[in-house]
Amino acid sequence: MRSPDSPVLIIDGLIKDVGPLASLDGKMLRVVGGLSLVAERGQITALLGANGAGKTTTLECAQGLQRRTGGSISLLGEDPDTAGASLRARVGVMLQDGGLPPSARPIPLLRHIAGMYRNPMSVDLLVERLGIAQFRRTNIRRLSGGQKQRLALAAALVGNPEILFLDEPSAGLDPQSRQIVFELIAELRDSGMGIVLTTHLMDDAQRLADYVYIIDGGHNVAEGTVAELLSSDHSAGEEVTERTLFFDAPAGLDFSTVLGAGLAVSESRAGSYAVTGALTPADLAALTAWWAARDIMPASLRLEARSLEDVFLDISGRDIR
Ligand SMILES: Nc1ncnc2c1ncn2[C@@H]1O[C@H](COP(=O)(O)OP(=O)(O)OP(=O)(O)O)[C@@H](O)[C@H]1O
Repeated sequence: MRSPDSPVLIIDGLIKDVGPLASLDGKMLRVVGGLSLVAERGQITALLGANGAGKTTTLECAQGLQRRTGGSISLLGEDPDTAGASLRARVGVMLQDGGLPPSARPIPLLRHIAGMYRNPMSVDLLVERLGIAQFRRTNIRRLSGGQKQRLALAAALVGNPEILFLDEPSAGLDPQSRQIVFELIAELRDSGMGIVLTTHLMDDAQRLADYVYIIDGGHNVAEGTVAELLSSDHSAGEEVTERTLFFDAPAGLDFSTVLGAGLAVSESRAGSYAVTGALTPADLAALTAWWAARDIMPASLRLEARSLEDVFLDISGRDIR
């Protein structure tokens, strides 16, 4: 459920045409066709879509970096196409390519940006949290992709924005940096910041997002919390019942008779089992009782429902864009 008070961003029926394009005999191309979304304070809202779905265009229209063709946008209560500098000071933007001056060094750059704001965040704190001290003496042009990404996040945050836009926040990050960045993003959300991110990575959305909009071809195709999206079967429009139980135990066990009908049992490698189908609590109880009677302790045990990736592929199709 969305909280009703003061969204940081409301997009209603956004339309964006680009062109005229020579490749279309001088016609315009509609890249966003009536997209709507609401992002709340204290929440992470994800726009999830395949390459070319219209995520970046939508966010750039929301930030006033591209002029929309139609629809309405309210960013912190103002229209980004007509708002003045006072709105920009309340908005943090981390772009995919960073947009940072190549000959600057990280910490002086952050101090310079902080100096432009009335109520900046502590540069020292951002430097510490994002591990920027490790590359403080390196010019921006020589930073690695992941270092640039962390610095771009610090630059987006230093003005202490009310809304933070992140375009593919984990692009180029190694697992440690990704963890650091995700922890910071979650903390900022908890402190009340509204965060809007784009991603084509299901894993990012699944780990971070409070609310997800799946977009395709410049349109909304599904929305909900991750749990809501996972609990409905978009190919059939029904509640999901299919699950898989994975476990490792001694090889060659035959427990098929203790399970309900319609469940598929496989042993992909010796001792590595998967039971797939409409598993019930009674099936789990029967199986664990069967193990207990034989003193079998599985080496591992995992129950999986559908992943967000399954939902996404069901909705947007499996063809590459
Ligand atoms: N100025 C333009 N001229 C021609 N096509 C454009 C223009 N701007 C956007 N497009 C097209 O509009 C579509 C949406 O682009 P957009 O960058 O918003 O997608 P995206 O969802 O952010 O994709 P990605 O995940 O690859 O970054 C793409 O097919 C893109 O090629």
